[in-house]
Amino acid sequence: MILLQKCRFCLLESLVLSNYRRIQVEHYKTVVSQTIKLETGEPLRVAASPETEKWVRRFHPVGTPFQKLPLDHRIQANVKAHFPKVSRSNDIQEKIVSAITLGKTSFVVRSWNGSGKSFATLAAMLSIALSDQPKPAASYSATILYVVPSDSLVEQLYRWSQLLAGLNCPVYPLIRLPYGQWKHGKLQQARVVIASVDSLAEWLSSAKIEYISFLQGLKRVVLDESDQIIEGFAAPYQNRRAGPVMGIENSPKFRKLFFFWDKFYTRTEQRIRSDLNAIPQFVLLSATNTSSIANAFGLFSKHLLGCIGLDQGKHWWDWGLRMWNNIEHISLRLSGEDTKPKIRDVQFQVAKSLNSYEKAGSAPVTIHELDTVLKLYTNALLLIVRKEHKQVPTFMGDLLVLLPEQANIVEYVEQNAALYEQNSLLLRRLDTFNLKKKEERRAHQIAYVGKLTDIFGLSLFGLTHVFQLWNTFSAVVYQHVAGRVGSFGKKGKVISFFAPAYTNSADIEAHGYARMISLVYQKLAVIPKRYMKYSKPPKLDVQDKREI
Ligand SMILES: Nc1ncnc2c1ncn2[C@@H]1O[C@H](COP(=O)(O)OP(=O)(O)OP(=O)(O)O)[C@@H](O)[C@H]1O
Repeated sequence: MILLQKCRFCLLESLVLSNYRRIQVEHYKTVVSQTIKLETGEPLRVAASPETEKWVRRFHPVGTPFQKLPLDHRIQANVKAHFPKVSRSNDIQEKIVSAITLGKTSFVVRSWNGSGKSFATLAAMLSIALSDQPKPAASYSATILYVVPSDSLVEQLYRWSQLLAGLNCPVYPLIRLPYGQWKHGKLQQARVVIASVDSLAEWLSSAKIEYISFLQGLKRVVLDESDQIIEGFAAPYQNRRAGPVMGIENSPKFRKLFFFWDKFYTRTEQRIRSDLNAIPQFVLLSATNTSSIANAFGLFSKHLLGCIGLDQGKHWWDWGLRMWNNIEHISLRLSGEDTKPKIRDVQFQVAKSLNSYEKAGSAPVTIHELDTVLKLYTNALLLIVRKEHKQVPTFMGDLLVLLPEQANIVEYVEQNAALYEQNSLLLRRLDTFNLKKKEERRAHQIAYVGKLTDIFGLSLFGLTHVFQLWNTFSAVVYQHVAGRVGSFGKKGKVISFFAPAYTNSADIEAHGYARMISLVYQKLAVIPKRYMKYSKPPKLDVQDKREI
């Protein structure tokens, strides 16, 4: 019987590929789903449109080689030695490096996830730090501050810095140590401080005057994933799709961030009055920066503000995942018992815009029975990993397992580590796992587990699959999630699970979850090719065109 079913799958796949036999495929689908409760769907990839091909080309690495960019010779050599896959830059990277080297203008960068923004920015900043004069001993003042949303990203960028700058790396990663300690010896030697918003706020709020004076020596400040740091939308658009992720704005963390801004801007204002040359250059990076982020930042900044990257006007609808068409997107609807999930594809449908808009990161799905749902999702994930479902991974490296905001990661790991191990996967917490060690020890496949707030900007070496054990109807959030795989032509799959039986949402009842999911894909131009015969997108409402 199993053999027969396997034969059916092979036959099914070859049938799906041939359009002219579509009717037979439809018939076959029904038979298969009746027998083993599975259904096949068309894999969703980014569909091509001639109008935006020219934009896509700007992100291919065919520009000036890194060794010929205006970078310190140590950086040039180390890119070659330690990043063998990074040889030529792309258009965006070239522009970032020049703008940072010139240092005259603050600028906002908006280009697709995985297009090398952080890499180019870090290389340029380190280059400046390496060629700076030696700094006075015992000073807390660094010249470059690189702020990111999470400690895991600090760790990744620190690891890159060590490789790029080599011995005497001038970077201090501002991560909290146990018992609230800070390693100040090293900080005093650092020219570049890489910090997560939380650590920075906590460090500053320990209120030692010398820490605050740290802000005064800054010449350059990078806000990576800037739309997660700056609140871009004022009323009445605050519920649109950019802005800090769910929950943060009500938490003490967010208020701490304002503590930083207060201190920083008060001092900047003072300096602006006394010395115009002392205004630091700000670099705002994000795949989802919008004009409103630039506007919000413009309220603070007295600097000229430039823009590098995608234009949000004409090409707004293709700004999402158009860059690489090598990521496959799969939505699976789950039902049944938690240990024996039934899995079905959510079929794509052209959806008209909804009237309600979700804030970035908010999931209109309230999960009542979180434990049951997580078991259901986890078992479905393992079914796929074990190749017992048709979404069989033909390639599989490491996995990223994204948990809902309400879940407890420590408990999840405790309860499920053994189960993952039975399936040859090491389950590791993203927020505490040492990425460096992981890169060196590649004996096992790793399933990183984290929440949305841990994953922005992360580039995990060897990651091929993202499993979303939660729901989002925000296109911006989905884009950042999917952007963890597929950079520079690598293959990737993003698998999202939905369990309608455990959800409670008026929106879902009114609009249907399949349509809501389709709308997210559609916003990012992730749709089956057959819907893209025309070079224009399906028509959406007027409001939608203003901001995604
Ligand atoms: N020119 C290049 N050629 C090939 N690979 C590159 C190039 N530049 C960067 N990379 C690699 O691409 C990956 C993604 O880079 P990076 O994290 O800088 O992208 P990003 O645009 O900042 O992404 P995100 O928006 O998700 O933060 C990294 O692993 C990096 O080493």
